[in-house]
Amino acid sequence: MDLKSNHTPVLTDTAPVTKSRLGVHSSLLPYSHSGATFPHGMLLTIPRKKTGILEDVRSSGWLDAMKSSSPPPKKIKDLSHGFASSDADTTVYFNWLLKYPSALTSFDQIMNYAKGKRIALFMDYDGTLSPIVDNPDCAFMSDNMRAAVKKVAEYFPTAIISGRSRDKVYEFVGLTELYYAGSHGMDIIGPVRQSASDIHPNCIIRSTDKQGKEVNLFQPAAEFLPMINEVFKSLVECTKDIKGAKVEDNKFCASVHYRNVDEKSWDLVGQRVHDVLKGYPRLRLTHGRKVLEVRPVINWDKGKAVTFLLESLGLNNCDDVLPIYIGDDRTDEDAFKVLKEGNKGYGILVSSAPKDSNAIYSLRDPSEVMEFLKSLVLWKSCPLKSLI
Ligand SMILES: O=P(O)(O)OC[C@H]1O[C@H](O[C@H]2O[C@H](CO)[C@@H](O)[C@H](O)[C@H]2O)[C@H](O)[C@@H](O)[C@@H]1O
Repeated sequence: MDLKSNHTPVLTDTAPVTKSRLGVHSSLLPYSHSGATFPHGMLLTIPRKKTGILEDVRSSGWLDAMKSSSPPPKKIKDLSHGFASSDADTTVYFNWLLKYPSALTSFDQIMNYAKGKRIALFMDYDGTLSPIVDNPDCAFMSDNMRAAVKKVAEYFPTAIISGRSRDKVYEFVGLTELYYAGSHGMDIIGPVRQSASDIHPNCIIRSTDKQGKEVNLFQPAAEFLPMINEVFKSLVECTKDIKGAKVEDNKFCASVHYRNVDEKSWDLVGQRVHDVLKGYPRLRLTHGRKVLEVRPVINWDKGKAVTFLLESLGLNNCDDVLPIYIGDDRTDEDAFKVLKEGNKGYGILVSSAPKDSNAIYSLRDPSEVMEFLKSLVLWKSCPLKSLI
């Protein structure tokens, strides 16, 4: 990892999402793309959108990227209740489901592949375990969701990998049964394992968690902390006159929210953030859902965090392990990609709007995520089912 050189603020543009899913081991792919049938003539084309994670926000397209970063949720009618063929959005959504089948309707298929394997579960927080809300400080998880996550963590090694600071996401979730990675994977508390320390000798320190248990603390961007703190203050200062703008301290990232800013002022938000970043060539900018995220230029992302956690859990490169990653955000694409490219496991995209993804399956919203978690528990806790 090269922390010394003077990179430009935006590193690379990741390759666009692979056109086909032929790279995935056929046994990992859904047998059929959907159990549903569609009336003749309903196959519409979904416009391909670039889902590069590290988009070049210096280009003239950054305002467009800000605008498209979180389309308003669409109300999709449920198949079981029928849907009107004139409803173009619904039609496009169901066509999209052919490519990214629902993890609920494909549950038996997924479990068929999971037979004899140990599932490891990774989840994003915002938009996956809690619904997207206007105020980031109020993205609370429901008690039912908390119970479902707690239960699933009793049966499977489970981790949350969030863009939030690790402390903040722990505050929201409040469960000690899980592993937590904050700052898009740049701040991980994982189990103690020598091999992880051997691979990343300079980034791991032995520590104790809130329960006094010995853990490995992995912070590959530790040396950026003073710089990020400085930038955080500048961002707060330079956006304070923009009504609705909010800067969130995510420890190794600073996030500038514009969800509550009048759309006419979005370019102003973008401009101010870019101006600050000009002085920091070792920081870069990425887009989230109505949020601009400033982070260190290091070769680390949620995909690498998944690999790190699998390694720490002694589950990496094991044929009998099936990692499942559930997430809704662009940053989750890195994790989907790692699972897909290594034929390792399944990415499940949480989205009610069609979009291109490296995930294999989809779920519509956090309530479907909860249903999926409950199904996992039922599958595991029902011995008869596990024997089949
Ligand atoms: O990786 P995640 O756990 O999904 O975190 C990504 C960002 O999520 C939060 O922002 C998003 O959710 C907010 C609450 O629903 C919403 O108000 C905001 O518009 C979304 O962008 C969080 O506040 C960010 O710091 C995270 O980076």
